[in-house]
Amino acid sequence: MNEKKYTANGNSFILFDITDTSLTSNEKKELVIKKCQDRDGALFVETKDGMYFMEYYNKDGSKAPFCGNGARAFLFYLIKEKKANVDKFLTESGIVSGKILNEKILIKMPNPLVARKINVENFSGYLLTVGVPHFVTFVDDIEHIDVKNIGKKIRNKLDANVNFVEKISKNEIKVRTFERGVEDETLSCGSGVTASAIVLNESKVKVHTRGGILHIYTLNDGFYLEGDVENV
Ligand SMILES: N[C@@H](CCC[C@H](N)C(=O)O)C(=O)O
Repeated sequence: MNEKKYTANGNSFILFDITDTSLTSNEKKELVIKKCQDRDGALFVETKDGMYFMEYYNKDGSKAPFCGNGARAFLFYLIKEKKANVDKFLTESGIVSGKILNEKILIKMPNPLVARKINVENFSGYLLTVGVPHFVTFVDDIEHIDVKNIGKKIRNKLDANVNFVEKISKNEIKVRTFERGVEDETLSCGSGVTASAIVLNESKVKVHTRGGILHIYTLNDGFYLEGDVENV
């Protein structure tokens, strides 16, 4: 079983290539809890219906149907390590297409499910799903938000990831995310910054996260997430 460590704009993963073996769900969960203490989650490389299949676990052993930064790391592994000539793979949120362009990894994100406006813990925002559920709320001074404690309260009420967003300009934002299943703030969250850009509703959005800069592009067929991946 090949094991690799990746970070994608600071979102940290261990990848387990189990295409030459098989593990039960419990065995995967135990492996994740044991090996992911200093990571945000784990990516399992499998094959299904003639395609590579990405199964995602958060560090606490909970499964999630999608991970945007993880999907970028997964595609990086397929192309750079497995030397697979692929531009798409399967996830529990459907087929994900993508490519490596100028050392950046670009993927098409799952189509969002309807956003609804809600108020929770005195924060007004939108609840929408981009592979996984996200609450997005705009704030004035993001660096002074108690992401860990307020994020935890909102996460528990909604069973969703929580994104605090500060608008810098028409199409530039800062995002800080409390991630479900990590149960803490992460340096970036791909589906979270995509959900935030969808709420901003601009065609090209530059997103500053603590883990670096990500871009989200809105094209005719959907939303594309672009950023770095490193072998660390
Ligand atoms: N960091 C991921 C999101 C991973 C899943 C999330 N923690 C959940 O359980 O919903 C991303 O980059 O999208």
